[in-house]
Amino acid sequence: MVARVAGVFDEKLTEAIANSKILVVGAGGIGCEILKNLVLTGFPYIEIIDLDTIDVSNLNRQFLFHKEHVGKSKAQVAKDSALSFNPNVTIIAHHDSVISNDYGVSYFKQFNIVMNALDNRVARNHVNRMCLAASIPLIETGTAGYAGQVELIKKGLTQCYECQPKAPQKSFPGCTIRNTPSEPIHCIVWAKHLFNQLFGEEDPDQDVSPDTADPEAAGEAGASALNTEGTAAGNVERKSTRAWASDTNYDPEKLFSKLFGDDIRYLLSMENLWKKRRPPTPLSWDNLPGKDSPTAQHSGLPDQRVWSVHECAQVFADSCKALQADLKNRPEGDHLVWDKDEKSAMDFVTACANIRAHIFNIPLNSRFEIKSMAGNIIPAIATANAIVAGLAVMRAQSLLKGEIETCTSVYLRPKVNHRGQLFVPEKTLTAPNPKCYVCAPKPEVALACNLKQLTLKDLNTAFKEGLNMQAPDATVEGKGLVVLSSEPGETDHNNEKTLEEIGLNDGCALLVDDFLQNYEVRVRLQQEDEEKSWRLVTDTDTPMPGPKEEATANGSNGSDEPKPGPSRPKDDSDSDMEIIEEDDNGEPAPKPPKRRKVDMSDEIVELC
Ligand SMILES: Nc1ncnc2c1ncn2[C@@H]1O[C@H](COP(=O)(O)OP(=O)(O)OP(=O)(O)O)[C@@H](O)[C@H]1O
Ligand SMILES: [Zn+2]
Repeated sequence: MVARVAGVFDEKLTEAIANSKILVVGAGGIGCEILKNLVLTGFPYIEIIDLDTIDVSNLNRQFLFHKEHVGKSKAQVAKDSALSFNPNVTIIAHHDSVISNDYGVSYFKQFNIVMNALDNRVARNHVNRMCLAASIPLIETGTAGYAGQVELIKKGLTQCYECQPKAPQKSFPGCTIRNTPSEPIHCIVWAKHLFNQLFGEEDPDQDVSPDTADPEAAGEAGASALNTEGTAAGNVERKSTRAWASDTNYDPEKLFSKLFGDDIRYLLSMENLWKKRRPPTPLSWDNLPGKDSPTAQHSGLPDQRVWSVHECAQVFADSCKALQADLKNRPEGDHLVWDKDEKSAMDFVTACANIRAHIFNIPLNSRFEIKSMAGNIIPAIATANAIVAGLAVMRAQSLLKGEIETCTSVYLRPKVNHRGQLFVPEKTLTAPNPKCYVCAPKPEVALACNLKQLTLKDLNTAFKEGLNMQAPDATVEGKGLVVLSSEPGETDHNNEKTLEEIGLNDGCALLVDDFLQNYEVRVRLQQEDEEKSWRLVTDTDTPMPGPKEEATANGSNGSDEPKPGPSRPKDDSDSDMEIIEEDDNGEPAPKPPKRRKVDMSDEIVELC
């Protein structure tokens, strides 16, 4: 291996490598490349953590995996394949989430360097905090298509992963999705919401029925249509879509007639909407376009040609039945999670999105194109992963040599800049943000909420979703009174009480900590009568996203976040690297850097 070949590295580095212990988090596109580089360089001790199993779609770029490995643990197979290049390495594989109690601060402390090769914000935030708590250098990596980035995070010396507020994620107004779609993506989002309404986790913000509260339709919304009462929120009061579908035994024809016939006629009755738009055309099951052009006459791969509306209806019927059967086989109360790689789930969304697109005179797309839009896929480029992994391991070598000041962030550009650079390094390390609510010496943040309405349960959610804590505990500053405990049962009896009812007032400060992350933050409560839920406000006055603005990540299917455990929802924020933009001279922008979030999490719908 390279480190053992005399003269390749100087003595100091050779020795440092020989004594090093490295943790790699994630064995996906970048993780496989990093592991290969470490093993071939001669790093003697590596641990690798990944919660996922190998999917067919990984094989084109995650070269440590082959066809026969599909369904097996990524971490374990990555280890076995890497050992075949160099059996003299100790590799410990963990098929697990890094967000598990098993990997506490003392676990992190045993490593010289941690290398992140993750694909979602929650896991990145968590490793960021663990490395800050353990004071271990973290090399953070990411790619998005042809672009990429490697950055060093070291407590007190550089910015941490959470030093800059993250941009809110892509969103579409709810009324566009429900009433007036004009682009294929609007129909795809609607179809994914329909999937959740029928088979997944029901979310009131993902209603697929006509929205009578649409300001554009104001005054006479649906007045001349079905004589149905509207709720205060403007939604048509009916039985839940799931309950209704279940009553019909998921009869595809009945579902079709309601979704693509009755609901469209209802929309047509909201006349204001169509004064300046082409009105939609309701469909009838017995008379669908494309019925007379047999499938056999079409050529090309089924995924890459656009299905006729008639074919879409057939696929709709078949996938509905398959998904209903899948749901039936699960325990009472369980639900399906939309996954672009699950055949029936993807077929269902393709068919529904295209049928709706036809109704609204929007171009139809192939299953392949819809998959890429529905999964928020920016194609992963194997070369970009390999370059970023190479840069990351070079940074690891510099760290081991003690040349930390040379470990500046490096950006891989999709094309060369006017200086002919493809790799643009920062000139210096980026200093921490003194107001960062994670890595500042005394982290602080304000929580804007209506204390008269926010319950203790909501507060717990705010700490988990807003502050990315796993198991928050909160006490009143100065009084030591326990408001929220992560020990089951200790404060649960107060869950439904409002913050006011448990004696918390405007300006009151809570000390909130997460034992696993070894992280404590002072949270000042800020009364806002208008606030419907909660919103974090940092000291820099940059509003932090509240629950409606930011994806409850990787979560992407409503919940993009990977959950601890050996499997995770697939449709999550597939990658969420950040790219620091250059200034006009092709230099990295002056500090603090402007950050553009490249986020592929699931869309969030804003209600209009
Ligand atoms: N909490 C976590 N703990 C451990 N590993 C994680 C965690 N969250 C994500 N990962 C892993 O990080 C890796 C990221 O790799 P990559 O970005 O190539 O994603 P992928 O899932 O392999 O590919 P794709 O999303 O394109 O299908 C994945 O293997 C994923 O399982
Ligand atoms: Zn920070």
